[in-house]
Amino acid sequence: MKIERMYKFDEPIIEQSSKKTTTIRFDRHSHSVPGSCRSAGGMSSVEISTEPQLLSSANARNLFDSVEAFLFDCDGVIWKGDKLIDGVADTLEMLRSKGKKLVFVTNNSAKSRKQYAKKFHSLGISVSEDEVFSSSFAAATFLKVNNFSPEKKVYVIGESGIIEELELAGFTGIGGPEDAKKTADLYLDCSIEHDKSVGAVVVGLDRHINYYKLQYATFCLRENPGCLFIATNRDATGHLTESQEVPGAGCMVSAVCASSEKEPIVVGKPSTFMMDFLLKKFEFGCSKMCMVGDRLDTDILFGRSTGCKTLLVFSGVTTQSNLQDSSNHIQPDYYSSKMSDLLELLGP
Ligand SMILES: O=C(O)COP(=O)(O)O
Ligand SMILES: [Mg+2]
Repeated sequence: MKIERMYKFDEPIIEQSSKKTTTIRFDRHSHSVPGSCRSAGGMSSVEISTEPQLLSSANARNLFDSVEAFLFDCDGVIWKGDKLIDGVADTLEMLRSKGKKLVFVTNNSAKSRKQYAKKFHSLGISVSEDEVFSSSFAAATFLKVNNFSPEKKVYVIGESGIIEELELAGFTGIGGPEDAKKTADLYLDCSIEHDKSVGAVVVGLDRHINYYKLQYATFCLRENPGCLFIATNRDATGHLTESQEVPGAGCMVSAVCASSEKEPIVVGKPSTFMMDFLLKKFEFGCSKMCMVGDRLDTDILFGRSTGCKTLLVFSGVTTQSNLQDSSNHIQPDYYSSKMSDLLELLGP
């Protein structure tokens, strides 16, 4: 496979920190060499100050006045599994009524944008497909903007969201849900045939991951020349139900890293790939955006490294003691217990 022009984007890497500052190094990817999934080109770095402030009436007002768009993470901010977090609907309504733009930037690849819009509607919130930036969409779009050949197939470890987005982008996704029940004959020689026309493997959250899928993806990555390895995200955990924090896509991605001995291109947060689409959508820059998230190493790092304002909420996977832990070097501008504190502090 020959890829002529590969898209460039920045993958932020926390490099060094002191008490008051953190340096984020940008690893500028230029994936121009087929088969070489990570090749760093130019690099730059920024220092950011690290003194988060508790959201208060005064700074919430400043934040509100200074931003035109709120970027919301979903899992742990909007909902936990299929349950809305308290106050979310009213807060979104207030922000919309005051003319703020809203977008939803989720690393959960299980659904497509269309499926997410349906989920919002089923929870009584009106959100359109084009307000959703899911990592399933990012994976398909990454292939599209990089002129991935529609003649090639994409092997998926993931759920229907990735397959649907690939189809919408004009690609053929194989694997995923259709391989949920497949097994190699573990008692014979364990061998399987794999399709030599697979030019990319996309790995995301897959609640039906199995040995067959790992075997298939590994063969594609090791044996198909130039096969791309794309990860939707590397979140350690998430909330698929309200009650428990469960393993995220990161563990599926790590399994494939181990067996293929390759590192993926990550298209979800904290990679800045999705920001390019937000910048095209709005006529203003990142300094007029606020990323609201519950995870430091995805949401807050994404927001900080793109120059957005950032608000960390404790309604998801991060606690206040995680934030204050001396081993944490990623600090938001603001923190609060949940996103509806915005409504409480600003008023209706
Ligand atoms: O499910 C995940 O891994 C994370 O999803 P989120 O980005 O909406 O928090
Ligand atoms: Mg989250």
